[in-house]
Amino acid sequence: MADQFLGFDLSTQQLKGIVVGSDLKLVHEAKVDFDADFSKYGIHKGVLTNPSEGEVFAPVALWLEAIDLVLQRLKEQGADLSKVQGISGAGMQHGTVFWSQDAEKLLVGLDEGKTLAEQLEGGAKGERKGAFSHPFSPNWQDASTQNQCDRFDAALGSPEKLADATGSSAHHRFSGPQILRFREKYPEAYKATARISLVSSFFASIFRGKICPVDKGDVGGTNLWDINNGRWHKDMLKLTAGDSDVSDLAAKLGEVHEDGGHSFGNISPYFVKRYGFPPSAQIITFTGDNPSTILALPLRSSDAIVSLGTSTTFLMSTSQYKPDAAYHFMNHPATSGLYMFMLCYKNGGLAREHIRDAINSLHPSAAPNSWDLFNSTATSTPVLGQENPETDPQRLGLYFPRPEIVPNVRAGTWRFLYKDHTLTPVDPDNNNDNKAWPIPQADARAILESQFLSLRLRSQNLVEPQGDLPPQPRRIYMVGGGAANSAIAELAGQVLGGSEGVYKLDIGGNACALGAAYKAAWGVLRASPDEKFEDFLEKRWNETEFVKKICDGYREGVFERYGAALEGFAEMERRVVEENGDPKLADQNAGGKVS
Ligand SMILES: Nc1ncnc2c1ncn2[C@@H]1O[C@H](COP(=O)(O)OP(=O)(O)O)[C@@H](O)[C@H]1O
Ligand SMILES: O=C(CO)[C@@H](O)[C@H](O)COP(=O)(O)O
Repeated sequence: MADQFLGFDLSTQQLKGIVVGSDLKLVHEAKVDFDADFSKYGIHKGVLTNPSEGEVFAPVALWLEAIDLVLQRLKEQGADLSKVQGISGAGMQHGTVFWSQDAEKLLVGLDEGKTLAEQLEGGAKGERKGAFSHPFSPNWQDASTQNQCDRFDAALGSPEKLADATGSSAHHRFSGPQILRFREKYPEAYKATARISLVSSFFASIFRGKICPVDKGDVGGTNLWDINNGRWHKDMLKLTAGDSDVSDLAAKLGEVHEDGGHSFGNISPYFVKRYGFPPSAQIITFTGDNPSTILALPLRSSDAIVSLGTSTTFLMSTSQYKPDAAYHFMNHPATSGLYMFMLCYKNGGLAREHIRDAINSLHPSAAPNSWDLFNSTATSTPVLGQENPETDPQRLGLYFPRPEIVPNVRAGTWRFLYKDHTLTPVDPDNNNDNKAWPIPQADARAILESQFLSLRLRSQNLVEPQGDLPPQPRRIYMVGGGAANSAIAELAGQVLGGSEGVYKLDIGGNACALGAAYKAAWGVLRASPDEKFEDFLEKRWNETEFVKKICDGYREGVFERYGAALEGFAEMERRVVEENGDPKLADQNAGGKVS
């Protein structure tokens, strides 16, 4: 195939690269697993932590090494990179990279005989100047910015007003509060910072050999973008700049590019000489991992994507802008006038793994990391743990091994029995309670129900009736690592519905990288700047080859039982937040708010 397109996904634990042809079919894919390939950085699940301050961050040098390694792996697999006409990528959202004054000079003069890390990373103890004023990028799991979030939420009068203006109320991980904290904690490094990139624009800059603008979809994850007027929000910039010069901050952030298919120009000569890319290969705007995921398929307005990565995210594309402090709206990464609706939970894959491991530990013969027992336990447990729905209480739990965002609450596990509008806490050390809620067996179904009930609670005012069926998504698309698990998909369908069913992509394992590769293809091949991404995709989309139905969604009776369970679920969240959350955030995050 002559023309090929390369898409990347730089996520929490991995860097994935995939090559597609102009027919959008997968040609090659390769990945770098940060823990397995780069244990020398002392990372765990892709990140470093400083629990005393709630900090979670990743070494930028690790990502540089990962870029060289993933390209090497693609070549080892036989990818002919000389066929690549366009490159785009997705970066995990909200992370920031702080470039030094030397960055542009170093980027433009890269020597193909050396690695990226050798040339861009600063030497230890500062004996060699590098391209970064700070060696780490704050990670989306960071929870160190409560003080800054309070100031962001107060700046326009209330969290709701901030959400109206920027698409989201203040969140720990959002780049605005993160940059404010960085400036206050490391004033010298802030002063020495020439430019600030998001992970996506950092990544584009490496490939372009020049610092590239931030993308209009990804910028919605900063709390700094005035989404209604399409410009940096001057009050939020002022707050972030504090006693430093606000125009200097604006210059550090640079411009935001409005066209998701825009080409920043040709690929850096480093990649041409070292990996054999054609000098004409175009670098198309890189975006965030979630915006990129919605580009992996022709998503209609009533479809939903459930992304089961390290985080759980729930995504919809919509023309309605209905901001709320409990969730996020961002610009659609490709189509003007559309928005991406998003819910994001910190406790996704890792929380499920904890239950999986606890169940496996009861069975010495269970293969480590196998999901078989977790799955069979979850699917053989009755709906809401009720053998008899008339007489038994509902089992409702929250499983947050890390502090959670939705709702904003400290780390912990809470289990309740709900009957007659009353929540009774389950005491794991009490024998009677253990009979009503066997731990960890009953947790397998309860954690999945809990995660999907939370999504249903918060998205219910965005979905519409489907024919004669009650309001629900038309299709649920499962993506991310957890999409490989059919028991999880089964539970997603039971709780969330889906009039046409639950689907997964059948081309390649990674929707996010695929979305990036499609965007690269669109950017290079579109007939004119007016050709919409959706039209481009529809023309090449092969429904029967590209997606696969995993199971039914809506099941009459079951869907309604989960609908009725939302009352107890919202009540449980309210109570847990009241007893364990940040009081200022309790109201805005309690589940009952969204009805
Ligand atoms: N068969 C499976 N069943 C359930 N979860 C799985 C399965 N395979 C992988 N996962 C989960 O997928 C997660 C990684 O997903 P991925 O989308 O690759 O992560 P990220 O993009 O956050 O780096 C892991 O945390 C793991 O729990
Ligand atoms: O914080 C968010 C979205 O707001 C996360 O979705 C990150 O974007 C990381 O995603 P994964 O590594 O789990 O794919």
